[in-house]
Amino acid sequence: MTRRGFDAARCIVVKVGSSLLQSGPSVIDAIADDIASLAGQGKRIVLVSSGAVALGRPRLGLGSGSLTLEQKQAAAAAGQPVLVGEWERTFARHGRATAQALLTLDVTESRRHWLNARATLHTLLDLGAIPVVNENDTIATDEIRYGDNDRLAARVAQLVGADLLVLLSDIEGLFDRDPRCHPEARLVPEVHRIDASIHAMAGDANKLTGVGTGGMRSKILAAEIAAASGCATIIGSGSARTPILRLRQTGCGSWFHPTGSAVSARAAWIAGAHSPNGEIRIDAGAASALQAGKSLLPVGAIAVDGHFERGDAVRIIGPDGTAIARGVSGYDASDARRICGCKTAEIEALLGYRRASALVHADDIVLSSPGANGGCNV
Ligand SMILES: Nc1ncnc2c1ncn2[C@@H]1O[C@H](COP(=O)(O)OP(=O)(O)O)[C@@H](O)[C@H]1O
Ligand SMILES: N[C@@H](CCC(=O)OP(=O)(O)O)C(=O)O
Repeated sequence: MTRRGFDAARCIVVKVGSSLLQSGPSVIDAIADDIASLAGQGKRIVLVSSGAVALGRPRLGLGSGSLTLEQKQAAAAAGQPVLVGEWERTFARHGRATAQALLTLDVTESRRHWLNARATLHTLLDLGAIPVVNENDTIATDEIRYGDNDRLAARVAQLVGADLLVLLSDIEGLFDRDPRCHPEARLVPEVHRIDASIHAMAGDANKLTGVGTGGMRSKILAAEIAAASGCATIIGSGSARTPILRLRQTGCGSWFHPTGSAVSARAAWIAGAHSPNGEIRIDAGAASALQAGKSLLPVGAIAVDGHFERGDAVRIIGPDGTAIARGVSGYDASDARRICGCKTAEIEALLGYRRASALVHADDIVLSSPGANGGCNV
């Protein structure tokens, strides 16, 4: 039997752990073959690849013992070009360009960084490239580190609005107990809700090899983040034949069903923004476009009040003076004022650049009354 959620997924984030990156070219080639095949079917694929520290260690003569944070950062800096080179090499066989994106925790904290990262990744996907994401280990510190790339991958899934997160590891999925200590452990094929009993099954990384960092524990946390955003997660073995495509079959890997919806997670995020610093007043045509789930174009804006940066939350005021929505502005207040009421084609001439046709993108709007995309208290 095949998993419908797999076939229906339009945007997939694939995360590859350090242990796989070290397994040699045939494993990497097999993963790339599957990604190229899915991309060829029109699916949008973002790759989150670990392995910079593991690949950088031997280059700097760092042995297999434990490393200080600074040594890990140095190893990551030395290993990252090798890692990207490996992906570039293997995707070149399919005529696909790769593109490196190094992200940090604040990409999910700062709305401006969030918008920029999302726009870059979507543009790369529109252009047919495979984005290869890793944490920017040089500027990550103990306090702000993700700790592992499983959660980074879940954040990236939220960022790009993925509907499936594939975590490829050195193990076939979640077992009902740590298989290193319990040889009788059984694979858990499906998880509908991640509760305490699921967390209790998961142990740490494989301390024997010392390569992975998060273990099953961080994969469950990642699946939890993804599930709340309406994204399913599958954990499977990256060293199997056709490692990703085989996960369509119900007998393979562990499948975690989504619990929330992408819309409700996004709505909660926008609605939870600090008090909006500004307001955009719009005309009746724009108000009905918003009610229909469309973006706010500059042509429908009548006035812009207050001081806000690109990425800040703004109140959207309808023609009768009441707040009808909250949104994340795609432009700062002064630029928004300059393009207010103008046509999309005029933006570049007015500002000297054109970022997006929308003043506030539909994905970043939450209506005050439940409608096309959920509701919030504006
Ligand atoms: N309940 C469990 N089911 C499966 N694997 C588990 C479990 N508990 C702990 N593990 C360990 O988690 C490891 C995978 O995590 P990790 O080493 O961080 O991999 P990666 O480098 O792929 O992120 C497995 O090799 C296994 O040793
Ligand atoms: N940024 C680090 C990520 C380390 C990490 O999370 O590793 P893993 O547990 O194998 O996914 C690296 O590339 O080495």
